[in-house]
Amino acid sequence: MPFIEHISYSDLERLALQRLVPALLSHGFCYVDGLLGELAGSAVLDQVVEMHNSGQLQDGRLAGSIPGVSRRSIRGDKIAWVSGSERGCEAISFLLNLIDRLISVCASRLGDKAIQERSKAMVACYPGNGAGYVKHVDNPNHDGRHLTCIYYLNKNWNPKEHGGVLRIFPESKPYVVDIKPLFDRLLVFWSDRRNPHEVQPSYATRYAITVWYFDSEERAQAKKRFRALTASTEQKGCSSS
Ligand SMILES: O=C(O)CCC(=O)Nc1cc2ccccc2cn1
Ligand SMILES: [Mn+2]
Repeated sequence: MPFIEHISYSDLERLALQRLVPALLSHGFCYVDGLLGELAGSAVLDQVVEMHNSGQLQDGRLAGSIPGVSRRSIRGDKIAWVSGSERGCEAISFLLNLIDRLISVCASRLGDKAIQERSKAMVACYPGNGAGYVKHVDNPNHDGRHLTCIYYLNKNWNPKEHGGVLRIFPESKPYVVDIKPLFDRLLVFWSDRRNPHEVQPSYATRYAITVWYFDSEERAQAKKRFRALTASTEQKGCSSS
């Protein structure tokens, strides 16, 4: 499916350098509207809706279960992890390629962190039953995630009626930031404790695609800690059995 190359490289570079980098360095977050344009944006939306309708989205998992507290009361999203190479994900792959190019232009200007890799894309749907996502930090303990990029897909979204606002509580700032999950909007923010955030209860189906870009050094350290942790628990397991 040939897409119109909605945004040229120079547009992308300008967007990164004149909008994203200054905003991230001064406020810690930035959103951009009209990233793909109506045609390509709608192609991404159609593919996400198809994933939802064909039952590919499953309940989002929690790190640990809390007795007596339902998972849904903490995070009510249904998710699927995609690399973009799956059949029916061509438009999603186009989006991910564009975000990759955008972030790679920013990367060298965002301070000393080397950003070379990212997570798979998390396709998420809040089904509109009042579920949301309680206030949290994406990366509270140095797991390597450096930048959170969320692409929203919701046409005619009216927060007064539909809720579903992403509220960011920028650390040590006296204000909060309310972001509407509007169609063809890309939001980028630091994944660490600078940006606690919540998804307020959603009363209409709310789609988004998230990717996390890793700080290579922090990611390598986190993997090393994880390997050491699993090795030690295996040893304990053997000794206690
Ligand atoms: O949809 C939005 O506006 C943001 C939702 C959101 O914060 N999702 C989310 C989803 C996560 C999934 C796994 C691990 C950490 C996670 C952190 N945040
Ligand atoms: Mn989050």
